Amino acid sequence: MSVLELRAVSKTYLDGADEVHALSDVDLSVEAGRMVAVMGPSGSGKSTLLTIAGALESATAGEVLVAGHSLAAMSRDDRARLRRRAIGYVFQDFNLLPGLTAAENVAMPLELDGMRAGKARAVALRTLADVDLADRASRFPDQLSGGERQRVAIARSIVGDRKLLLADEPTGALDSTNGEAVMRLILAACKRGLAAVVVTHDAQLASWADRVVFIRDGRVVDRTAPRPGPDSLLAGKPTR
Ligand SMILES: Nc1ncnc2c1ncn2[C@@H]1O[C@H](COP(=O)(O)OP(=O)(O)OP(=O)(O)O)[C@@H](O)[C@H]1O
Repeated sequence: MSVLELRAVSKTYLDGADEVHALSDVDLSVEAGRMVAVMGPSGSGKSTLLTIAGALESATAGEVLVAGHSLAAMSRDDRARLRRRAIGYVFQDFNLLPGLTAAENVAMPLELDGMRAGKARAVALRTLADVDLADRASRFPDQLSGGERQRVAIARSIVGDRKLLLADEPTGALDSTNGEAVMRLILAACKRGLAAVVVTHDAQLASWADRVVFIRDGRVVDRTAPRPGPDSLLAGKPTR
């Protein structure tokens, strides 16, 4: 089943009297367990695609379905719950809360969703262990390296029962070693059943995805299906 489905989605922004067609007639479907990379020049609509897929903004035309539910047909509260519960976001600049420890940052979405603090902390610690940061749980973001911060952000985006991971240049601020580590974690999350959409400028990292979608001027211009699959990469042997 598709976790994310965009059907003929368009997004038009008004810039004074001008219309900016940030997305035009985009179709995209991402199944559970799959990673799709999105590439394209600056201003082509990549971030817009993620904000619409993540229900942070609404489409001007077309339909967006997450886990089979049409976003437009949902109440505002249901959309907010879906954002909190089912969708994880990762950004280039980590976006961790500086006054909270790594464990508290990861527990935050669970607590916002009503989970008791003790249980949320236990789940957060397990998820930090999944990203190999069990021993950093009590540190504050400014006591972590850039790569570690992004791994905390990944943990926060996959904690709980998430179905969709949306990442906007998640490796943009990292060196290649840390960037690869982050991509590996996203792939591992996909192996456990998440669907992921990852915007990247890096063709090498994009080649780790099940599919690469190229957009230009808000339109999907090409789709490729690189492989071999993630197994060799998870084993630490990138094949290209
Ligand atoms: N809130 C907004 N109001 C008006 N225009 C916008 C708004 N947000 C984005 N745009 C325009 O929509 C187009 C697509 O922007 P978007 O941020 O999606 O591009 P992008 O591919 O992510 O670019 P980059 O790689 O530089 O981050 C651009 O022309 C941008 O200027």
